[in-house]
Amino acid sequence: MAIVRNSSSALTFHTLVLAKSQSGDLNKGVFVLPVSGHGVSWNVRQVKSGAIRHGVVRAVAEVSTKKESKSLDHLGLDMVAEGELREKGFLGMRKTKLVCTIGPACCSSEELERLAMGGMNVARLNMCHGTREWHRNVIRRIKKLNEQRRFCVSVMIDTEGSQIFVVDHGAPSSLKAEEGSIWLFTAKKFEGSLPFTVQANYEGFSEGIIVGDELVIDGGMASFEVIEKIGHDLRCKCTDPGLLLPGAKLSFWREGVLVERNYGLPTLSVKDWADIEFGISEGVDLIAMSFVNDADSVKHLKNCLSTNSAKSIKVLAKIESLDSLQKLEEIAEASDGIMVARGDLGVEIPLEQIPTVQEEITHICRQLNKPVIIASQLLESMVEYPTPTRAEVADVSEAVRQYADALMLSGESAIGSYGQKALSVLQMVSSRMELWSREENRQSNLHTRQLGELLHERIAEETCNSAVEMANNLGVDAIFVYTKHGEMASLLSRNRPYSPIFAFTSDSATQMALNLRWGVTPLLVDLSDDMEDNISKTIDLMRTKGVIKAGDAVLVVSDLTPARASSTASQSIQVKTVV
Ligand SMILES: Nc1ncnc2c1ncn2[C@@H]1O[C@H](COP(=O)(O)OP(=O)(O)OP(=O)(O)O)[C@@H](O)[C@H]1O
Ligand SMILES: CC(=O)C(=O)O
Ligand SMILES: [K+]
Ligand SMILES: [Mg+2]
Repeated sequence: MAIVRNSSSALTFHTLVLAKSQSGDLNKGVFVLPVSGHGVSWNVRQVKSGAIRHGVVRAVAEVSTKKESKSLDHLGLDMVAEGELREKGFLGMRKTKLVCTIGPACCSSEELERLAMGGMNVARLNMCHGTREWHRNVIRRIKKLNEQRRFCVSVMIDTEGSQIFVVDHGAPSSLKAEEGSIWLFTAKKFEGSLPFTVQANYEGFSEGIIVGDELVIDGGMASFEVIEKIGHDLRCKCTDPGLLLPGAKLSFWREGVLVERNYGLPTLSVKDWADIEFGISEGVDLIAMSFVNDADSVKHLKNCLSTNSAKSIKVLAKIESLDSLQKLEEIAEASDGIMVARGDLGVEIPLEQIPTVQEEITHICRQLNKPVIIASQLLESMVEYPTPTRAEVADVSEAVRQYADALMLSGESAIGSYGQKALSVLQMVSSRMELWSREENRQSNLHTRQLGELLHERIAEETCNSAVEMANNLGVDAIFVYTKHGEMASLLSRNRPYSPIFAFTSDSATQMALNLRWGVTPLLVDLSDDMEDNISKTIDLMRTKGVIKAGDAVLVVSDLTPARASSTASQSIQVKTVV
């Protein structure tokens, strides 16, 4: 019985897989089958029906349901990954993904192309700014570049959300508040600008606030003491001088603790829903949800997306409030990924807590197998200057050392004069830290939490954990995975292997979502039902195109979902050496 069908002429099956530790009750539905081909391969087979006695290996007869595979002549590898691979080799491929916020400084086709060439994996559009027309043009430009220039840049919209900020502070740009100066904070609309008067965007902004509370601007830019409450208005004295910027965020503190208030504002406003509808119609890949406070709002959006046939759009929850921190796990579980939105988070928690909170969120996301983006002020000084500060480089390195999936540029790319340079700094710093982590053997084996509940989920998880351990021990050049929804690819990525992961999928939404996953290069290919055929054809194609060459060792993980209910599900690990 040949479970592993004949190898491609270009390949020999080379090494064996130690089908590891399927211990305890897992054995009940699984057995490990050594199969000889041109070498040895092991298949982990789960038998869906029929009792298998513990420890008894029984052959599974494979009824040939082989369909003619579609032509697999298109490699589906984006030109940036291909260029990087040719230039730097497998181990030189960057693992940490890069997100750029698109704004007026980088929105032309030429500028977007330069960012794509510079390694942008995801373009973020902040719906707080710009018109819908402007966003539409940017999205279409990116999609056109993807199509015509063989880029693979995913599009993410970021909702405005409900937050309290300054609409008018009496100056077109920044304004200094001097110590001891007296200001009126009001929600009343007024024409023009009044001296020492700050207009907030929401009339309930002063609810629950009492005389003596501290009003903090933008997480510490300037501070005031509330000295009088007149109706809904607040008269405040500046206690810590500093700058008031347009759109500055307001927070209130009492005896060093944030005054938490429930304004009753929905996580998604009417405008946000309209923006989401716009995003669906423009075919965006990801939605980042601002000011998420609980898991229910994430579930609600995901439900709405599936009833609007937009199920493939992934929802990322932004952690930028105290509430969201307190409910981190349930929010992460409900969402398809997390953004550590350090800008607004720093308004709600003391700044010195940001580093530990970031590490904690990153750790939890990896435990739960959700991608995590570290955002805001990574290279803030580069909005104005062509070199980063040493402290910024250290901050970026730390996020990479923590194995965050992605790093994000905000103003640096959106409005800065050195956006491309900032992107290249992220690129260089992450490559350097990844190399160091590898050399120092820091690819720490995460003490992984078992996620799957159903047997087939646990098998997938164990297979991926073992596959990465094996890939690292063998020092293979690359890991190939064949995946429909990206689950196997993400489980491999979660283990942060030394070698890059090439994820072959026939689902373009899966490809665009995998763009955010650490170390994964997603490839869009036509896959047939015959997994062995897919494997040999893709490897053959990669070899023909010169992407892999004789002597390269590839660890192949596949997840063969049965076409028929009576068939068997099977995950396999094989190591192939290109000849
Ligand atoms: N589409 C745009 N048009 C004009 N300016 C933009 C645009 N996108 C971003 N900017 C500018 O870049 C700066 C940083 O961008 P970003 O969107 O990251 O802001 P942010 O305040 O960190 O995000 P958020 O509002 O989600 O908290 C903004 O303050 C804004 O001035
Ligand atoms: C990115 C974002 O929303 C923030 O840092 O607040
Ligand atoms: K936003
Ligand atoms: Mg924010």
